[in-house]
Amino acid sequence: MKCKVDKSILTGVIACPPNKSYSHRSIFLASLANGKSILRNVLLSRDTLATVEACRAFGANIEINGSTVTIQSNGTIIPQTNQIDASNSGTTIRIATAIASLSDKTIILTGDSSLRKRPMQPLLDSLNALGVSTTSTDGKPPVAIRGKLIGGTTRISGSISSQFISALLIAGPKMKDGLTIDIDGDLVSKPYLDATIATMQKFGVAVNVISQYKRYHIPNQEYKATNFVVPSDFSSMALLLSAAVLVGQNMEIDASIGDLPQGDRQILTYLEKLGVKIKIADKITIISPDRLNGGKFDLSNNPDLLPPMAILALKTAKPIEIYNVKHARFKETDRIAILAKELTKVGIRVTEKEDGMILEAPETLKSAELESSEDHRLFMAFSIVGMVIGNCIVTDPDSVDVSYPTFVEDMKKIGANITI
Ligand SMILES: O=C(O)C1=C[C@@H](OP(=O)(O)O)[C@@H](O)[C@H](O)C1
Ligand SMILES: C=C(OP(=O)(O)O)C(=O)O
Repeated sequence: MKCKVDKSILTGVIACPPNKSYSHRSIFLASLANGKSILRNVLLSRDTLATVEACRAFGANIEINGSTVTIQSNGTIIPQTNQIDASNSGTTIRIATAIASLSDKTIILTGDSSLRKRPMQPLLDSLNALGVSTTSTDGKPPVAIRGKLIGGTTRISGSISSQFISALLIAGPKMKDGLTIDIDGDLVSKPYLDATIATMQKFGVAVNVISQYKRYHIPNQEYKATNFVVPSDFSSMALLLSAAVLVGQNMEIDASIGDLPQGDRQILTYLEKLGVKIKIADKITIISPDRLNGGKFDLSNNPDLLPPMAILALKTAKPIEIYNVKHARFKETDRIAILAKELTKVGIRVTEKEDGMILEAPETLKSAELESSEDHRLFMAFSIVGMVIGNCIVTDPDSVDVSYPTFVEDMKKIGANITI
């Protein structure tokens, strides 16, 4: 499927959707707790619904009413099926793989064609070292897991995805002997571990940080059922902020930020460095200069900011250099390669690097067909490019339901010219 995007000016209020990472985490943790948890303002998207189904497969009783999710569980993994389909969601398959290892039944975890290309080997090696038997195709899904994890000490590489470590942390308290995790090398996407630990604390368990981002110990403990409110999502907000910078006119973002850690909150600092003024009051508003400053941006901690940062090159006076984000190549797509190829089509001068890219201001902009390759964040970023240039085609609007199901509808309400 494709859509046509024409020049647009965005005016008025748009609501930022709930956070995807905290939605996943609270659904998993409520399913591991003994009792009834009520989760509010949950993102119900393709990815988080895959987590709901995975948790139902582990035996949790889950009811959805609007954006409220009620979860009743006795905290034990009682597999209802031997196959879990994580759809397009890396977070789901990584965390569900560690949870599946808590049972002594064989469970097969798989996903769609994009997920079947994503790395799992570091997590499988780390589970093997704890006595779990695993099989996979070249270290990628489908993976077959047979536990049962009782704990101990394991090592894991931190250079590909923090989700492997989040998965081990979350399963840790359910292990009879507790778990010690040693992280090898530099950890990517560090703030997501903070998000995992913060959510675990809300569900009543403690993680001993022996050396931050290097060594953790999780004693055997019970998760406690609780009520949890999911905050707004800074990764989605980053796309809205980029849209506001590029095509906004009195555009306002309605968000409930809360105080849980979110690495992608850094978008505020990055925009300020580019010359954008941001006001956070009842709503979030921005004042953008005619041309952005450019600058160098280390996205090691915030790989999901790559698409919204890259499209800001449309309005930059000096180059925008993005580095330290090689792990963006292991997402739903190789986001570095696709952004480089597609943004070149509209006239941006892009130098692709192994760990990022340099984007130089275009002299003239051209309409183009932009292929988002069924990657939700690329679809949203390319639609915003279309709103700047006009007369663009953007492929795969269906992908957007992975993280922001109402994106097209909400953007149209504030002036986006998108025709599906
Ligand atoms: O744990 C999470 O919720 C996520 C961690 C990050 O992945 P990596 O740790 O693989 O970089 C991020 O890109 C992803 O969208 C969500
Ligand atoms: C990479 C992403 O998510 P996941 O790893 O959960 O598929 C994302 O939402 O951009």
